[in-house]
Order: sequence, then C-alpha cells, then structure tokens
Amino acid sequence: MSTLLEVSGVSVSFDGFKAINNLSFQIADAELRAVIGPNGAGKTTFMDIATGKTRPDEGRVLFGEKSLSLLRMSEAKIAQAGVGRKFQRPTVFEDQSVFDNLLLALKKNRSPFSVLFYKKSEQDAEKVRALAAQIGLSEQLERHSGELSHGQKQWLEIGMLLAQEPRLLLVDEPAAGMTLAEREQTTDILVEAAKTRAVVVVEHDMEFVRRLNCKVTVLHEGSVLAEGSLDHVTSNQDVIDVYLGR
Ligand SMILES: Nc1ncnc2c1ncn2[C@@H]1O[C@H](COP(=O)(O)OP(=O)(O)OP(=O)(O)O)[C@@H](O)[C@H]1O
Repeated sequence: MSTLLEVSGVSVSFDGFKAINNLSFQIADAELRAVIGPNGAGKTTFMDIATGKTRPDEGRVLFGEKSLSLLRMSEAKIAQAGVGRKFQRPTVFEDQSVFDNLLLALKKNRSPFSVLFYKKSEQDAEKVRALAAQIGLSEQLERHSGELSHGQKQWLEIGMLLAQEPRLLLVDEPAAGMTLAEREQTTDILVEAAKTRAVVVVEHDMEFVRRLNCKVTVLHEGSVLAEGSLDHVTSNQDVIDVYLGR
C-alpha cells in the first residue's frame, strides 16, 4: 500500500497554546484508521488541518502520489482533490427524498450550464441505487430524508460523501447517538468503504473502535502517543496513564 496522506512535523498554536505539537503520521491508500485520544488531544484540529479549515504554523501535509501540499490549497480545492469530511451532526436535505439527496451529491461537472440543463440519466439512477445498497437504504429511496432515523440520516450523509468519490474520508464520531444495531451497520459501511479509499474515523467509543478492527492512532497533547492494534495501544503504559488522567 502506498501513502495517501503524509502529515509531518505539523504544529499549530491558538493564543500561544500548542493544540498540535510536531504531529507526524501517515495514512495509506485503502486503509481504515481509527484516531482516538482524550478530550483536547487535537483530533478535531487534525481534521481541520487536513481539510484546509485551519492552517498550521509549521510542517507539511502531503496528499496523493503527486504529493500535493494541502497547506497551499483552499478548502474547496482540497475537497475537489478527494478529501471528504463527515461532521458529527448529519446535514442532509430533509425535504428531499433519499434518492434525490444521493443524486444531488453525485460527482459531476458543476458548471452553471451543466446544472441548468441537467437531466437525470439511467446511469446516474443506477449509481444512486448502488450507493443506497452500500449504505443499507435501498428500501428507503423514496422516503423524505427528514423521516429517517438518526442512524439512517448518518448513513445517508456517508452515502452523499461517497457519491463524491473521495480518496480520503474523515469521519467524526459516527457512532454517537446510535443504537447498537445501528452501530454495527455503521461499522460494516465504513469497513466496506475503506476497501476502495482511506477512511479515518475519530471516535471515543472503544467498543466501536474494537469492531472496526483496524490500526489505531492515539493522540495526546497534539502528538502521536501510540499507534498499532487496539490491543497494542491499550496495553501501552503511557496510553493507560493518559486515559486514567495520571
Ligand atoms: N479555534 C481555537 N481556538 C482556541 N483553541 C482551540 C481552537 N480549536 C481548538 N482549540 C484547543 O486546542 C485543543 C485541541 O482541541 P481539539 O478540538 O482538536 O481536540 P479533540 O481531540 O478533538 O477533543 P474532543 O475529543 O474533546 O473533541 C483544545 O485544548 C482546544 O481547546
């Protein structure tokens, strides 16, 4: 597997406080990675940096085989280059059907003319059905998105992001507020999605992380404290001390 995202020596301070401190780690192509760490460890700030929302004071963030510097790109350009982000709260168009939400999200030419003369093709409808199957919403395609359960809305939003065909998908606490059955289905969706792209999941729920069954990066005070399997990192004394607040 080749490297898709390379973060090296990244630091960022807010009012003199180093939220990210010489952070370095890599994500490979088609990899599922969990990022954990106590409150304030820098998980959200890392995602803000990778998506161009926050600019670090130093370091490099390189993406893809051409090693594009994400630090020189706008948020829109980074999204176009293939970095998608799922925030904690779902933001689907509640008045639109599941089908239309997915259709609107499909990656396509967004010039004013193409939008004006857009006609739904059978090919697009097929893509929407394939996405719906991927997120377990095939039976819900005609429903208004506002009628979906919290878990179903989260899956729909994941489907809308997948419709953009990102190479790297960043997902913030996908299991929050979900039932056990919904969490299990979310695991399946993320594991499947990570077969064809990199998926980075920030999550507090350790049971959920265990089910992802992937490499884990533990952040603490803006740096990597430990990395490896969940069993490996949770038996690390530094990690134990940090989680127990010692
Ligand atoms: N815009 C900002 N201005 C000032 N301080 C900030 C800003 N963004 C983050 N911080 C601080 O940087 C540190 C890292 O925050 P961050 O949100 O990245 O942590 P986190 O690991 O995502 O935490 P949580 O698990 O609680 O979401 C925290 O101490 C936070 O208060």
